[in-house]
Amino acid sequence: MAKVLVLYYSSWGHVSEMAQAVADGARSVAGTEVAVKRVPELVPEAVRQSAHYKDESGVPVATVDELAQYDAIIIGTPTRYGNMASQMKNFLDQTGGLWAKGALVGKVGSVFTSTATQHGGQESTILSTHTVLLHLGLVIVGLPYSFQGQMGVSEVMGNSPYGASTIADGDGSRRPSAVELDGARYQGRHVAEIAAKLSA
Ligand SMILES: Cc1cc2nc3c(=O)[nH]c(=O)nc-3n(C[C@H](O)[C@H](O)[C@H](O)COP(=O)(O)O)c2cc1C
Repeated sequence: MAKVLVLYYSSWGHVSEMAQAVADGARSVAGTEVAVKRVPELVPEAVRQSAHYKDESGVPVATVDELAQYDAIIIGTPTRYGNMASQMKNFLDQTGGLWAKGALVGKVGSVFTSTATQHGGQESTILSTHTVLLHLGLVIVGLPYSFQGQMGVSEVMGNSPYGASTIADGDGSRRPSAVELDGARYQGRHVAEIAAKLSA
C-alpha cells in the first residue's frame, strides 16, 4: 500500500482547491493512503488578515520529519516571482537532516502550482521546485500528455507536462477550472500508481 502526502501552501485558496483534487485522484487508486497537509504560514497574522488570506487552519500542518513516512510527496505552491512560495521553501530548507540520511531517496516527487497570469511562471515554479526534490533524491513525476485535457487552445487554462496548474487572475477572482481540476486529479492518480509500483 502506497502512502501519499499532498503538501501545499496557499494564500487565497487556489492551490488548496487543487490540492484536494490531487488528493482525490490519489485516493482513486485502490489501497492508497492519502494525507493532505500544509506547511506553516510565515506572514504575521495581521498581514494574513489584511490581505484576506483564506483560513487554512482546519488543515493539519506537516512536520519535516514525517516526510520520511511517505512513498510519494506531491507539492503544491503558488508562484512567487516565478519560484515557489517562501513558506514552502522555508519548510523544504529544514530537510537537511533527512537529506544527510538519504531518507527521501527513491520516493516519488511531483509538483503543481498556481499563478496570477497565464505566463506568470507556472513552468519555472514547477521546474525549480523539481530541482530541490532532485537534490533530496526523489523520482520526479509530472502530468504526461496521456492527460489529453492539456491539449488544445480553445480556452485559457493551466496544466503542462510538468504538472497541473491553475490561473488565479490578478485579483484572485478566477477559480480552478474543470480541466485544471481534472489535471490535478490525473496527476494525483498517476503519482499514486507509480508510488504503488515502486513500493511493492
Ligand atoms: C509576492 C507575490 C509574488 C507573486 N508573483 C507572481 C508571479 O511571478 N507570477 C504570477 O503570475 N503571479 C504571481 N503572484 C500571484 C500568485 O501566484 C497568486 O496569487 C497565487 O497563484 C494564487 O494562489 P493561492 O490562492 O493558492 O495563494 C504573486 C503573488 C505575490 C503575493
